[in-house]
Amino acid sequence: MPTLKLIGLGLSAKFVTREAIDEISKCNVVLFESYTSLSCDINLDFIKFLNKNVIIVDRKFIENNIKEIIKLLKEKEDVCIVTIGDPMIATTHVSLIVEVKDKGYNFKVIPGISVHCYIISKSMLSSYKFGKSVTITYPYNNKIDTTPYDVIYDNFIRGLHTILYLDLKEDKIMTAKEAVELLIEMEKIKKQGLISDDRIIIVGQRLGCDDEEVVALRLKEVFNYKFKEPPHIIVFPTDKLHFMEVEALKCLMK
Ligand SMILES: C[S@@+](CC[C@H](N)C(=O)[O-])C[C@H]1O[C@@H](n2cnc3c(N)ncnc32)[C@H](O)[C@@H]1O
Repeated sequence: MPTLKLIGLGLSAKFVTREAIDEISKCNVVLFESYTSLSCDINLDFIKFLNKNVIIVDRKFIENNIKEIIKLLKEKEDVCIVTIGDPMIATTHVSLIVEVKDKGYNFKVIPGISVHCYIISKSMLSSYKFGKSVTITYPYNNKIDTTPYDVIYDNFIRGLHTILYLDLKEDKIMTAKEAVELLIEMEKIKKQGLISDDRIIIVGQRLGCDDEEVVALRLKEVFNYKFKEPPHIIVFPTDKLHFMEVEALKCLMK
C-alpha cells in the first residue's frame, strides 16, 4: 500500500535518528520541506547524501498541491516529506495526513527532536506549566497582530509559561530583539501591563548548533544584549513560579 511518511530530522545533524536515516534512504521520492523551520547544518546536500531523489518544496507546494502528492504516491508508492525538527509540531502537516488517509493511502509519522521540547528542557521550567504557544509575526500592511499578547496574558494570569515562535519568511527571520519591539508595541495597544522593563524572558538561540545559547534576561536588558544569529525562540514565564523555577531562572541569567 502506498505510504506517505512525514519524517522529522531534529534541530541539527547530530539529532537525526537512525529511524529517520533508514526511512529516507529507502524512500522512492523525498520532498524536503524547508519553510517551517531551519537548521545550522541540515540542508539539501545533507539529505541528498542519504537519498538522491530529493526535491526542495515550498509552502505553496505543500499547502496547495495535495493532488500532486497523491499522484506521486500512486506512481512512486513511497513519498517522504522531510522537515527540520518534528514534522507535526508547530506545522499544519496533519492536513496532508487527513487527506491522504481519506483517499485510502497509508501514512507514517517519524518524530524528530522539536524546538518545542528542546527549549522546554533547556529553560528548566516545569514542563507541566506550559500553556498554549503562539507565533509573533511581522506586521502586515503596517498592522500588528496582537494575538501573541492575548495568548501570553491568558497563560500568564493562569500561572502558565508561553513559548513564542518567531516569524520565518523566505527573505527574513525574526530576531528576539524584533519580537520584543513588537511586544512593546502590543502593550501600547492593549495596555494591560503585561510588558514592562522588569519582566524576564528566556531566549534560545541557534538551538542544537554547537554555538547555541540559552539566556534569561529582563526586557530592559534585551536591547543591549549581543544575541547570536537566528533562529531564536522565546519563553515568556509566568510570575507564579515554583521556588525551584526561580533558582533555575537564576542559573540562566548572565
Ligand atoms: C514554526 S516553528 C517549527 C518547529 C518545528 N516543526 C520543530 O518541531 O522544531 C519554527 C520556529 O521555531 C524557532 N526555531 C526553530 N528552530 C530553532 C532553533 N534551532 N533555535 C532557536 N529557535 C528555533 C524559530 O522561532 C522558528 O521560526
